Amino acid sequence: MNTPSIRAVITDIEGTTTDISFVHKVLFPYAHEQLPEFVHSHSAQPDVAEQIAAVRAELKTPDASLDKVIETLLYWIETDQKVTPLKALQGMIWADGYQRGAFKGHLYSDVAPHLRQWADAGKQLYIYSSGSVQAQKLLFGYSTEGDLTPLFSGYFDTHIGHKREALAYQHIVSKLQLPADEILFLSDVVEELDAAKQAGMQTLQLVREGTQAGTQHACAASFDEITL
Ligand SMILES: CSCCC(=O)C(=O)COP(=O)(O)O
Ligand SMILES: [Mg+2]
Repeated sequence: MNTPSIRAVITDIEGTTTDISFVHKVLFPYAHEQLPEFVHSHSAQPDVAEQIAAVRAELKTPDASLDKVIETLLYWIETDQKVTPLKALQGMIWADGYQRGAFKGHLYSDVAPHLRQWADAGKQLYIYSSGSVQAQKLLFGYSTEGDLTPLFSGYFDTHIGHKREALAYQHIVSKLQLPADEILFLSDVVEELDAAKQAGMQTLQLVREGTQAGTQHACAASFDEITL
């Protein structure tokens, strides 16, 4: 594929830079196991208390017990719901796992060389994931390819909006202060690519093993096939 005048690349994580099974078989189970004790023992910490309040707000039950909050969070993990307070708490819990070497952030072997090459060529690199900004920095900071965070110009999570909604990509375009068609969004999920395209971005679907190719988006089996 040849995509002229791309000045910024925004990449999704799960299914694009990173094996889905790392997220679903390593990260989510770790968070599920650690969450009850983490929430109980840190409930007075301001950033955790803020997330607990946000769960109660989602439940529309301001006096929901801590056990009900935890039960809700575990259910959201089991059903892979991209709810902002869950994502914030997961990031806090994963920090400990990365820091004590329980796991490293998985990256496909084609990803780091191309991110380095694009950054060297002056392209701005961003991540947009449902995982919190903290979780994104951890995955790329403690990755199988070393610390790649110096390559990135910024990070976006659900605070900017949901990944299947065009408005989120419009907000990102405003933040980047670039013409939308000079921004390339990479993802495995067609609905996310559709939303980015609606906002005027160029799009490319990563069709990793097990991903169904969409129709109207350019596609590549790996970053090796992407030419900027
Ligand atoms: C940032 S690593 C954890 C990824 C995560 O929590 C998730 O829900 C995956 O979201 P994505 O938008 O990268 O598909
Ligand atoms: Mg994805």
